Amino acid sequence: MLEVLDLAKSHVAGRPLFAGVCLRVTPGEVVAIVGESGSGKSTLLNCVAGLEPLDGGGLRLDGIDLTTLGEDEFAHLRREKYGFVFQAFHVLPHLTLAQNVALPLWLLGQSERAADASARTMLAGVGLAERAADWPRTLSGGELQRVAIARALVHAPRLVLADEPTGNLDPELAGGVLDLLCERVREAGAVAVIVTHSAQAASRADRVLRLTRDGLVGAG
Ligand SMILES: Nc1ncnc2c1ncn2[C@@H]1O[C@H](COP(=O)(O)OP(=O)(O)OP(=O)(O)O)[C@@H](O)[C@H]1O
Repeated sequence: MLEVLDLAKSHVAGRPLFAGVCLRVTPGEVVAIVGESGSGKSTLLNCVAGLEPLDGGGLRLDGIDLTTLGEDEFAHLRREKYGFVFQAFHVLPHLTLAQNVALPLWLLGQSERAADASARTMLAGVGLAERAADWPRTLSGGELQRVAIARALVHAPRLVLADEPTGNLDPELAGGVLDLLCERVREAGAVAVIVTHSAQAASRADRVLRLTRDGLVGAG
């Protein structure tokens, strides 16, 4: 379970981007966050990921108080418990698809053989079993998004953070990719927070919240 309590953040001292952000996401739940461009949605995800300092507020994941963790402890927890579908963490061009998906497991110290087996199972789950040995440059945009999702989920994270996970995909492909992401999160009893501009993406979530300067409010 993810619990965010009264989170506040400003990039420039004295100019709060948002304050009073409260959010509780229970196991198996997918929450979408929408809001105007520049309202701070990506910043909020970065704060939850421990990639940006908070001005104030509480953060707990499965009962662990994240605000008390040192940088190294948070980095370790992030590797183990977080899955990211961020543009900045895109599929790496110099690794095969299986290697890309195995990467989070290598970082957690799994043997190459065990990681490869899990990566292939995940690739099969996203319909790319035959492509495991291929290079990313030979895949379509939709296929690459599916690889990114396989990689985000391969280590069974407790929390999946996705920032515009279907970015430039056409609506049909985007729908398939999102269904896959939501299905896997629900099956695993994990939680997901998806930031998106897309009404279609938001409609897949169990709840849609809008980020305002004063916190998260229900959005339709
Ligand atoms: N590291 C930073 N330093 C200073 N300002 C920043 C930094 N990162 C983001 N900002 C500013 O904070 C505001 C919120 O940015 P953020 O990317 O979180 O918004 P967003 O809601 O995700 O926007 P969009 O929907 O356009 O992607 C913007 O005005 C942005 O310019």
